[in-house]
Amino acid sequence: MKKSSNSLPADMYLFDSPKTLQNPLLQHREVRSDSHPSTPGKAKMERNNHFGDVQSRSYNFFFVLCVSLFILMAGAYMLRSEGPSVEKKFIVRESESSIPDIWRSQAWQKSVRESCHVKREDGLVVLVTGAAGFVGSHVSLALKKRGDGVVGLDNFNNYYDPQLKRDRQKLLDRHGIFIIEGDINDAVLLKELFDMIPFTHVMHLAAQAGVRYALQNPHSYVHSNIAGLVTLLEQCRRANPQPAFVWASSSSVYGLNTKVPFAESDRTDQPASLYAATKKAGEEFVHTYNHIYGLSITGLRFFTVYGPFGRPDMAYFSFTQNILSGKPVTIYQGPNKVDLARDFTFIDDIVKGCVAALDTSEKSTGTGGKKRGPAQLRTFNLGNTSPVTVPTLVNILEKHLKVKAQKNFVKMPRNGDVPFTHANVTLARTELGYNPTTDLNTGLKKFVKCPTLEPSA
Ligand SMILES: O=C(O)[C@H]1O[C@H](OP(=O)(O)OP(=O)(O)OC[C@H]2O[C@@H](n3ccc(=O)[nH]c3=O)[C@H](O)[C@@H]2O)[C@H](O)[C@@H](O)[C@H]1O
Repeated sequence: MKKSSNSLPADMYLFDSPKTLQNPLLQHREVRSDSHPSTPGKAKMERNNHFGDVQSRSYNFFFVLCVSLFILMAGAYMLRSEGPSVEKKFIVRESESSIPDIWRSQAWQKSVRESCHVKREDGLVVLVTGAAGFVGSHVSLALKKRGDGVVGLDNFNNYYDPQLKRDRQKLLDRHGIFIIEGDINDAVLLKELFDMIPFTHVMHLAAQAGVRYALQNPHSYVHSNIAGLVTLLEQCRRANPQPAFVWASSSSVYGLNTKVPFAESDRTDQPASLYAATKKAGEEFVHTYNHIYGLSITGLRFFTVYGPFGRPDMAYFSFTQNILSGKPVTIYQGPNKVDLARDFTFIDDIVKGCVAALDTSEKSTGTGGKKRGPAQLRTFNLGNTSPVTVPTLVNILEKHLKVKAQKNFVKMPRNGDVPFTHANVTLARTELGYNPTTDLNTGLKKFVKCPTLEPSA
C-alpha cells in the first residue's frame, strides 16, 4: 500500500482578479416561435363544392394535425429549455473530418505534450476531466507540483459563472497545465488525444453537479454523468495502454439510507435526487467496464466538498455572498424542524484522497479493448467524519465574516435533498492512508480569506 504525502502550497489559492459571481439559475434560454405551419389554400375548394367539402374537411383535419404537432414540438422544446443553457456547448463529433484545424496545429499539440511532460521518476501522465472545475483545478495543481504530467479537459459550460473557470484556467496555465476546451462526449477529440498521449491515469471529475438543479435540467445530468462517462470509458477501454481510471461519485448515492455513518457496503439503491441516480448509474457502468474490459477503476464518494476556489452554487458559498451583501439566507429544515446536517469536507483533504487513489491504482489488465485478467475495482468514501448542521455552518460564517446573517428558516422543499450525510472512512484510511484533518471552522476561515469572494449583485 502506498501512501500519499502530497501537500498544497498556499499560493494555489491566488486568483488573478476578483469577480462578481452570478446566480446561474437566473439565466434562461430563449424559445424560438418563428416557425408556424403554413395555412392550406382555398382555390380547389371553390371549384367543386362536394369535393370541396370533403377536401375542406381533410384540409381542416390536416391543419389541426399540423397545429397539434407544432404545439407538441414547441412544448417539448420549452421543457428542454428550462434553466441555464448548460447544453449549448455540448459537441458530439462523429467523424475525423470534423476535427478542427487547431488540433492539427503544431502549437496545440505542443501545448498538450508539454503539459503532459513528467518531471519525476515514475511520474504519472494524467488526463484530468473537469480541470477548470473546483476539485479538478485543485487536483491538477497538486499533481503538477509534484512532477506528474497533467493535461486538463473542460467544456467551460455556464452552469455557474464561466469566468470563475477561466480564472482557474489562468492559474493552472501559470503552472504549466494546459486545459483543452472540449466535451467528454466528443469521442473524436478523445481518440485524437489518446492517440497522441499514452495516459497512465484518467482522473474523471467532469460532471453536472448540484442536487437541486436536477429538477430544472435533468437532461444535463444524463448527458454529462451518464453519456459523457460512457464515452470516456469507451475511449479508455480501447486505448493501448489502457489507463487506470479514478472518478468522482458522490455521497448522494446513499440517498434514503438511514444507517450511520455511511459505509461503502450500505444500501445505495434509493437515490433521492436525479443527480444521485446518475452517480449511482455511473457506479454500475464502471463495474461493467471493469468486468468486461479489465479497466482498473476507483470510485470516490465525495461528501459536500468546500473551500477556496469553490462552487458558487453550493450553500457555504451562496450564504457567504448573501451575508456580505445584507441579503437573507434560506435555511432548510427537515420534518419537526430538525436541522439538516452535512459531513462538509475540506478541499485539501479531498485532493489528498484523490492523489492517493491515483497512486494506489493498479494497472488496467486489458489492451486495445480485450481483457487479459481481473482488474482492480474499488469504491471509497471521502468525507470528514463529523457532520455539522446547516445553522452551525451559518454561525461559523458569521463569526469569520464578522457580519450577522438574516436567517429565514423554511421547511425543506421536495427537491432531492437528504436530511444528513456522515462518512465512515475506515476503508479509505486503511487502503489510501486518507486522514481528513481540517474541521469546518478552520476550512471556512480559509475560504473566507479567498480573494474571489464578493457580495452577490
Ligand atoms: O456530497 C455530495 O454528494 C453533494 O454535495 C453537494 O450537495 P449538498 O450536500 O446538497 O451541498 P449544498 O448545496 O452546499 O447544501 C448543503 C446543505 O445546505 C442546505 N441548503 C442549501 C441551500 C439553501 O439555500 N439552503 C439550505 O439550507 C442543503 O439542504 C444542504 O443540507 C454538492 O453540491 C453536490 O454536487 C454533491 O457533490
